[in-house]
Amino acid sequence: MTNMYDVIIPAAGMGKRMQANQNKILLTINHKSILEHTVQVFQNDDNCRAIHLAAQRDEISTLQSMLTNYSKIDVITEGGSERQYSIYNVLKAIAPCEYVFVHDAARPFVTQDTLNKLYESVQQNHSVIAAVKVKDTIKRIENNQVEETLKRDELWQIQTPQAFSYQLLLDAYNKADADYFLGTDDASLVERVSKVHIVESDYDNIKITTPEDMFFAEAILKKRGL
Ligand SMILES: Nc1ccn([C@@H]2O[C@H](COP(=O)(O)OP(=O)(O)OP(=O)(O)O)[C@@H](O)[C@H]2O)c(=O)n1
Ligand SMILES: C[C@](O)(CO)[C@H](O)COP(=O)(O)O
Repeated sequence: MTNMYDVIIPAAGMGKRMQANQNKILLTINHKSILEHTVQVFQNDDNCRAIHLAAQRDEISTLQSMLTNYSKIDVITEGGSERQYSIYNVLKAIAPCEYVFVHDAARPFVTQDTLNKLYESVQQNHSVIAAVKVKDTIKRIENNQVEETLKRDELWQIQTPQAFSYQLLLDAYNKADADYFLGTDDASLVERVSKVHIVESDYDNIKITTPEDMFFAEAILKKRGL
């Protein structure tokens, strides 16, 4: 085993909030699907050994054809009904490796700089996630009323990639499975067994979720001169 990392890219969602009548990761920005933009980042990273995907069963062949030019694509596994189940299916299907990054197919703008920071940190800390400082004031609401104003300097907005030692992530996923625990990100599973570190990422690393995000995506590419 080398100390390079493998990446799991969950791409088996429905993209319901995008209202596009198809899986949003197949929508194109600048003549390339969102998924291809995402895969390209990891194809370009010398520290990434292999790229594993979760896909909807009836999209596996579409994805295989779309990604023939990306030499690092390895396992494409059928996803599950939730993001967590999709990632668990892949985690169980791949060969053991030193480090695993998990990165949403729907976040095509992650930078090499963020990947480098995560790679450096995961080798020391075993568990690290990308995050940015919250810019807005965040309040906790119940029944349409403010319960409290949270301390903004303690709040971070969590993104992917999230990077882990392979065995730690597998243990955390096995425990979540045994406990019927469902989290909205990978770190929330790992937090139940270990400390999780953060590295500061950037605000361009958006998750393309709703229709207006397609305009932000075009703007980010334009800013990058693409
Ligand atoms: N059962 C699922 C659900 C989500 N994902 C993936 O997880 C990432 C983050 O999820 P999200 O942005 O919420 O995507 P969707 O679930 O597709 O969106 P929606 O909730 O609007 O349907 C996406 O790359 C998506 O394809 C997945 O692999 N399997
Ligand atoms: C993992 C994630 O992208 C971190 O921000 C996010 O939690 C995914 O959430 P979603 O409900 O699948 O959009």
